[in-house]
Amino acid sequence: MIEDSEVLLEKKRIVIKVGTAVLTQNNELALERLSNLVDLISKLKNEKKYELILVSSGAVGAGNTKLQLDKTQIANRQALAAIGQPLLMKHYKKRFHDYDINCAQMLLIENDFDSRKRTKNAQKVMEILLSNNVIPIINENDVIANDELLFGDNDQLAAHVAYYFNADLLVILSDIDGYYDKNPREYEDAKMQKIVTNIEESQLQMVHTPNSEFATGGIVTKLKAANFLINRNIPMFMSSGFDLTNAYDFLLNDNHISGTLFKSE
Ligand SMILES: Nc1ncnc2c1ncn2[C@@H]1O[C@H](COP(=O)(O)OP(=O)(O)O)[C@@H](O)[C@H]1O
Ligand SMILES: N[C@@H](CCC(=O)OP(=O)(O)O)C(=O)O
Repeated sequence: MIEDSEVLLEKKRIVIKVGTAVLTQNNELALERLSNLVDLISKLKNEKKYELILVSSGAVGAGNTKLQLDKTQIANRQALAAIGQPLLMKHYKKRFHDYDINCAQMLLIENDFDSRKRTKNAQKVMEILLSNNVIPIINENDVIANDELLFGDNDQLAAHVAYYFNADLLVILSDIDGYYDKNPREYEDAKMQKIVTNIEESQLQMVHTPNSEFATGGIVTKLKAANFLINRNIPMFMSSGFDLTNAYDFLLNDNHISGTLFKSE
């Protein structure tokens, strides 16, 4: 418990990542969930004075609500992302406007962080946005990120974002309320792991098992993200994006009741 609160006290700049399954439902955007997420971010900003960066998936899923294309073709998925991304932004803008908060779009790919120059450019922009109370909303630049759409994912992008933009914490809001010792959808006796300090190499090699049609990640990409951050001494908290109670407890009330905290020993 003491160790947890040390992490909680340190957090100042927080990256929140939300997955496709949370933002879509029955081929519609899940606008109530998107609204609840904006409420959480705005409260953290206004009440805790934290700096918030949102990494939002959901572009392909949002595009699919407008146009039916063969999704086995990568280019079609990219086209759906191009349709869906501005739709997502429209709703974020509208909801943040209710709090008098501006938001901004940043489309990045993991490779951008391989170039010092690109990273520096993005860092400069990030600092300007945050110091002007803007919420940056990041997604993969899907139309050019061919590999990313196939093999990559926003969990690892979010981990890179947390590291390169000097965040104190990454929060992953998922379709599951934490990390279990085995897949809870297959095993009834799966147990939630409240604190994880070490990830085995074999866990990083498991097959991807996303739980929704448009998601690319699954638990493995979350473990990879956590592993990347543990090695860089940045904690990662994972909890439900459907029910934000545990995220509120952890982030707003500094109380780790449930959800998984990945951190260095
Ligand atoms: N050990 C595990 N703990 C939690 N979830 C697991 C585990 N193993 C497999 N999963 C699966 O991973 C899913 C989360 O990944 P994903 O569907 O990609 O989420 P998101 O859309 O939030 O990124 C869970 O819903 C579950 O089906
Ligand atoms: N850039 C894609 C990301 C898809 C994705 O990674 O989804 P998820 O595994 O739910 O985070 C999109 O916005 O649809």
